[in-house]
Amino acid sequence: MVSALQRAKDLEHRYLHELKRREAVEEIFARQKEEIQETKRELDEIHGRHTTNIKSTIKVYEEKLAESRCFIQELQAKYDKLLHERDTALAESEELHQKNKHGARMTVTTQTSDFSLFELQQATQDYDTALKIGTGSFGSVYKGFLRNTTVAVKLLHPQSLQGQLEFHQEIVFLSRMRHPNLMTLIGSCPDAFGLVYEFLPNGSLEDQLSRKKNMPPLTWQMRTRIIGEICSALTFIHSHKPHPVVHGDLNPAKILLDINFVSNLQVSQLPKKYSTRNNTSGTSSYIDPEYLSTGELTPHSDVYSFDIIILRLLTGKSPENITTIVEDAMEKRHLHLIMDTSAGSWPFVQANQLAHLGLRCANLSGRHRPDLTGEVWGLIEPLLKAASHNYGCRRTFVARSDDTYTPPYFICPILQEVMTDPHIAADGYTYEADAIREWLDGGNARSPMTNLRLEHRELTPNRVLRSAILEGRQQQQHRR
Ligand SMILES: Nc1ncnc2c1ncn2[C@@H]1O[C@H](COP(=O)(O)OP(=O)(O)OP(=O)(O)O)[C@@H](O)[C@H]1O
Repeated sequence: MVSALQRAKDLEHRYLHELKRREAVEEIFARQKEEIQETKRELDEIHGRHTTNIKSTIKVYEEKLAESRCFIQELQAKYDKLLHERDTALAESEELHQKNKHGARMTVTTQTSDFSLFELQQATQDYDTALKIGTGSFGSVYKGFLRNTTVAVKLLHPQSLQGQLEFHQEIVFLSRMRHPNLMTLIGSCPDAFGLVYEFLPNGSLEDQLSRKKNMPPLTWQMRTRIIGEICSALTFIHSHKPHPVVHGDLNPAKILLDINFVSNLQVSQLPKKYSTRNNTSGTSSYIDPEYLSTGELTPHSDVYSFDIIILRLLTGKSPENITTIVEDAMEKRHLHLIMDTSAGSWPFVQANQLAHLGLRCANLSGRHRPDLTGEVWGLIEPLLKAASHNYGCRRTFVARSDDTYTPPYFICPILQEVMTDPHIAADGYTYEADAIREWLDGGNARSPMTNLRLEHRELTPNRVLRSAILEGRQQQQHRR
């Protein structure tokens, strides 16, 4: 019984103990539940906050995206417009190109003749070597007889050209170069890359100066005229519109002489083939040193080459160091010692002026070389007149036979004729009144004798000389 009671007590005790434990566990559980709910609330709150943030960020980005879409659409529209404009421009350019090509062909056909391959073969007797005049860098030149005209046929090496287009461009260029002192293109033969020129029977100025085939020397009057002609041709090409044409390879081999020894400058727009080394003809001496250092070809470069030609015509010397030789002679007043006497007796005034002109054109800086149209032509024009007065006559400072002796001071330095109305100018020299007036009216401010600036334009009659000339004339008439 006791033990049963005891067991019941134990059980009750255990029950109470278990109950307490359960209550404790339930309390813990309730606390944890509360904590969980608290955490859940906090999480819900955080979640709610984040969601709002994310939503507003998304909204911002959506707005930005919408803006970008608009921008992209605008860009696309602009791009489409540009594409359209480009296509239209390309189509127009192609159309223009076609028109130009057609135009160029028209120019060629309207300004020069087209010759067939057969005609060229016939004209040159099938390119007979006996008719070959010479060979240059771009091809060979033959003498020919075409449509009852003596012509020079230049056959260009196809490999020296970039095809038909370059050949056509050269013809268009040459057909525009019309001037009495430029070599005339008569026509062309595209099938043979042939250019047909007027035939120039007196060879080149180089042939003349080097006295090839024992040709008689050119007189000083002819040389003065050639200088004038080259100046005129250069002025013409330099004033070509829309862009000036620069010869770029001016030398006496490029100046051909017709039956009357009138000069014809050969021009081309094909690339120049200079050789400054191993150049036996000395053409490198004509190349502008400024061009050699800068690589820039300008009309001033032609003025430099023109200068070397002037000095060469004056002295007949080789082009190498010619400026130094002339400069030196001018300084020592020995110009007469280096003049080419085979040209006849150069009148001192002309020679002196040409030498001065040549040296100024040879200035190493292109900018300081004189201008062809104004200054150079202003000097050359009166020289031409003086040379034409003397053309064919042999009147010089030198005395002739005794009975026709004329004192040199009776002769006008400009006209090279005995004066009738001698006048003294500001330089102290006496000239024929009309000649020195014409000189001054032509815009010349320098002395024809000294090339120094004239202090004034006043002329004083030289009465003593005038009566001496009259007396001399009367004495000559008595003697006859
Ligand atoms: N129209 C012409 N009449 C007479 N001879 C000519 C004519 N054209 C050129 N010649 C001569 O034919 C030869 C060859 O001339 P071409 O023009 O082919 O070359 P180049 O001027 O001598 O040299 P490059 O072209 O190499 O500078 C030269 O002796 C030249 O004087």
